[in-house]
Amino acid sequence: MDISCSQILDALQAQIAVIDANGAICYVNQAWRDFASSNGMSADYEWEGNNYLAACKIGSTDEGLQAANLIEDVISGLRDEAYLEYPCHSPTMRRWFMMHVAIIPSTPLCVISHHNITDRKLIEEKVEELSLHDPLTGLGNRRLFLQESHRQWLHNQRYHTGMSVLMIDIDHFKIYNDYFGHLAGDQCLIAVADVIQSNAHRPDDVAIRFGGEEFLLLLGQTDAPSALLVAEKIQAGIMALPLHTPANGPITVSIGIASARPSSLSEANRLVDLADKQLYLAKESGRNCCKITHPS
Ligand SMILES: Nc1nc2c(ncn2[C@@H]2O[C@H](COP(=O)(O)OP(=O)(O)OP(=O)(O)O)[C@@H](O)[C@H]2O)c(=O)[nH]1
Repeated sequence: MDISCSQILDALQAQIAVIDANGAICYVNQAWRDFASSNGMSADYEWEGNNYLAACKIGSTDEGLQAANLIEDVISGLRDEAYLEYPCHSPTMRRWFMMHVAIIPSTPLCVISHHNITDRKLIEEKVEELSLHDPLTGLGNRRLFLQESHRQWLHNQRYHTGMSVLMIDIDHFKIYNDYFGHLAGDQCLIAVADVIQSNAHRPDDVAIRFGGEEFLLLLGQTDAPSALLVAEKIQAGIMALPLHTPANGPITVSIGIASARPSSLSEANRLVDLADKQLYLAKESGRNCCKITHPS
């Protein structure tokens, strides 16, 4: 069979370039040319002779500098090969690539290939999204709460600001569920979750389904009076839902609120314990009310 190496390389999907020990391009395959022309380069652009290392360093982006460092490591023999995953979004499309760098044995040349890994990245994003959210209501789940509360706790420690947690529980939900059935119960949970979510306006506000008919609202950089205002709006919003209890009254919630600065508590989870205690007091006081604590 009489086929050349470049015929084989031109048949591959990966964009491939061969560079010399100084980073100068000696060869690019057809996929490389096609990708470049789909990004606005002329189809007959002369790639050979251009310095790829210098191109990576232009603009001093993190990915560009990382790529240049890895290529230099392979050229100098510090590594046998190197991989780098990096985003390369166009104005119309999100996409990611993986760069692979290796020395061509018995030569001073290095082969660089770029593989499109967008499908895998999108699936990873989806899996991450599913693992952090409640499938019924779409709110965040406990895992997201742990992640976010920890992140915000560190932020508040750094900037000496406070944060609040609202623990929200539907009153007599068991009676509702038993009377109207589980499916209607699910619709009620979705409607309540929507009200809570619609009151989470700021970037640091995170609405969570904590379990069953219990919800958490994490309010970053929010003091006790502001948290109480949000809680009252949620109560009013839920009472205004076009749903009613078996006794023909509005759906109500009890809310426990805890508000603190990280300097006064050891960890974010303590805020949840405190909100839980306030929720218990709200239930004890006859339900459909808020109780608040803000240790100094
Ligand atoms: N439909 C539905 N019901 C749920 C879900 N998760 C938990 N529940 C129900 O929520 C009810 C919670 O009951 P309880 O813990 O006794 O609370 P409650 O009846 O609201 O009473 P108080 O909180 O004291 O006002 C139980 O009947 C659970 O079966 C769910 O995903 N869907």
